[in-house]
Amino acid sequence: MKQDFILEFKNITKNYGKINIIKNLNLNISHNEVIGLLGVNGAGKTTTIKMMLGQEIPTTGKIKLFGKNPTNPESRIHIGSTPQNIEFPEGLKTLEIIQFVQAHYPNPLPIQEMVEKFGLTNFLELKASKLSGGQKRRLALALAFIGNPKIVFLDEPTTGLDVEARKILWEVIKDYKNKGKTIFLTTHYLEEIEQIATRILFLQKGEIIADESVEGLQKLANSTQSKVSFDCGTECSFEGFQTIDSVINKNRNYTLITKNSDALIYELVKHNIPFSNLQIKKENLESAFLNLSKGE
Ligand SMILES: Nc1ncnc2c1ncn2[C@@H]1O[C@H](COP(=O)(O)OP(=O)(O)OP(=O)(O)O)[C@@H](O)[C@H]1O
Repeated sequence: MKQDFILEFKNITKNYGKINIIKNLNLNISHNEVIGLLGVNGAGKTTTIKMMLGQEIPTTGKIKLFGKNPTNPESRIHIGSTPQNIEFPEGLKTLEIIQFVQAHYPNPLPIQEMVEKFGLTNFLELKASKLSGGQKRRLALALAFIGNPKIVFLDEPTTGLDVEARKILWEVIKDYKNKGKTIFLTTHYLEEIEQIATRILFLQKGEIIADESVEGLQKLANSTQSKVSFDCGTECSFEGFQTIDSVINKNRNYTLITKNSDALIYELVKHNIPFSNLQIKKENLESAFLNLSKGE
């Protein structure tokens, strides 16, 4: 049976002038996913989201949002979003902006629910342009969810949020996922979304270099490398070792890169290699991804 995808990217590229920003991106997004798009500054995260939202047109390839072009109002009725940079119209009060956005959706959430959730109750009569930076971000988040859309896009949603607001946002995302909805968000920090994401995409120079489920991520975490460092009294040879990926030798201080530090220590002992000042450092998932992004 053909799967019913919310969003499909087929062979998408995006150039700005002569510069190629996104390279042949293929991606399918389903209902009931929390997807984190990670990547360093300039990797192409915002460009990708903008194409999903129909705000940027791909140079080549085809995007389908609910089976239609993302610029089609019939598909846009199912989406909510916050931009990375938020500016609200000068004259409108917070409540007026919420009412305005809410009115665009056929089956929105109650205003009071979102207002209370994001701590905006006391600011409804204030001009939105006068809100503090963090309050503006809270308002933008409330607006992304107020329409009760099928998918919410959040571009770096935690930027400028205090600890409490971050906690609220994660709760809102969890509740939303439990309703069968999809959230697509960008971030620089894996640790931030490890707990809530069901899928992680890692974008490097416009290419998806990892597309992993949580289980896949865990496997990746288990296969990440460790650095085993020690001093060796003499020049050491590691010929015949099964467990070493690479060796760094700095004046007889050796760093061995391995996926299995226990087995490596066993091999050191078995081969009578003298070692002192032993240090073992396991690479965490975040640095594994960062190494990927550096092409290491
Ligand atoms: N309108 C534009 N014209 C020309 N170049 C652009 C335009 N928009 C983005 N770029 C370039 O495309 C590249 C990707 O930008 P993008 O904003 O998608 O990255 P990002 O991964 O979201 O980065 P960040 O983490 O810094 O927000 C950058 O090199 C940027 O300078």
